[in-house]
Amino acid sequence: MPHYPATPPSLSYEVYPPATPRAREALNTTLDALAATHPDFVSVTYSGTPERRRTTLELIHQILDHTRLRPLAHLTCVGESADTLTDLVRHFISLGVRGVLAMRGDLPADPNGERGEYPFARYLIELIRRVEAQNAVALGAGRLSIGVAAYPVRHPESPSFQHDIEVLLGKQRSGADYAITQVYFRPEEYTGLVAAARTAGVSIPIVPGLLPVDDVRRLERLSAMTGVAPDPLLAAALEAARTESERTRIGVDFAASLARRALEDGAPGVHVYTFNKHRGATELVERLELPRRRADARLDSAARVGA
Ligand SMILES: NC(=O)C1=CN([C@@H]2O[C@H](COP(=O)(O)OP(=O)(O)OC[C@H]3O[C@@H](n4cnc5c(N)ncnc54)[C@H](O)[C@@H]3O)[C@@H](O)[C@H]2O)C=CC1
Ligand SMILES: Nc1nc(=O)c2c([nH]1)NC[C@@H]1CN(c3ccc(C(=O)N[C@@H](CCC(=O)O)C(=O)O)cc3)CN21
Repeated sequence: MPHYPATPPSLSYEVYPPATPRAREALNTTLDALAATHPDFVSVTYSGTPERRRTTLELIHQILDHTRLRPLAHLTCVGESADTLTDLVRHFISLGVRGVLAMRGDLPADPNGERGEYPFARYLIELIRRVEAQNAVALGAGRLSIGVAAYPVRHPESPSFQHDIEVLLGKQRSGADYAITQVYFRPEEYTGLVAAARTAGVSIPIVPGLLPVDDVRRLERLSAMTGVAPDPLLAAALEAARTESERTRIGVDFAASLARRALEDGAPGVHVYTFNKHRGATELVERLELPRRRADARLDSAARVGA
């Protein structure tokens, strides 16, 4: 038996659709730099407004047509009809997308805004599995993998951390394959989430979502959006830093320490929130010295066959 290396920890990045032509140019450079680290996939965020949806689809097209990266499509159900969601999943399948991150999505700012037919992510997962079953032949070379969100810090709308765990278990029962965590700033929050989830019967992998943040304003905006309070020492260090490279180093140091602790505690890999900037993300990955990626293994064996 030849020796095959074990699967290394997963590595993935998150990008969002660029809002301007200039941002689109910059994102090309970012995607090249991310591709050089051979991630397993790059996830593309989604929001349901028609304009944002179009830009999400454009970015997925671009990744498929112009890079060797595998895109993972975020999909949110808030404000959407079951028909629209079904069409979108079919469209993803026809494009060759095989990974979906299924979420409810952020509630509309307007409390009277349209909430759609599906109030929780669970129903979206079930819809995706139904569409998948209807397309079994088209998916003959690879089914859909469904990721979901998990919360190391209680979700702002949730009555308790334990309720979040029950919701995660419900997502697993509905067909989720793995979870990616919301941002968090204390290593014990990830470890606590995994421990509580395992006790409750959640067996799917839970990947830590990491943020090499280099901008205190971004940290504050994200905190307002997610309800996760920023780490005060991190915020103060970013505030006091005088140069951009110093800020990058601070963010990378912080995220690397969270990532190392998570990996030591058994995390299956890392997911990096890039905010479309590659420097912090690639420095973080270099720092972690993850074992070599599968794409390298493929190139190596191709070289051997040719030898
Ligand atoms: N990478 C990304 O884009 C990430 C996005 N998010 C965002 O997180 C937000 C929530 O999405 P999901 O976690 O998918 O939503 P979800 O449907 O799992 O939960 C949303 C809220 O509803 C509650 N809930 C769920 N099921 C319930 C039930 N059966 N009965 C009562 N309450 C229930 C939950 O406790 C939570 O407070 C979205 O805004 C999503 O966009 C979160 C993490 C990462
Ligand atoms: N509640 C919640 N919703 C999310 O969408 C979300 C999370 N949490 N947690 C992790 C990531 C972070 N995400 C984000 C956060 C902010 C933007 C955002 O502000 N985008 C702006 C441009 C940002 C900028 O360039 O400054 C946009 O116009 O899309 C996008 C995705 C997606 N994810």
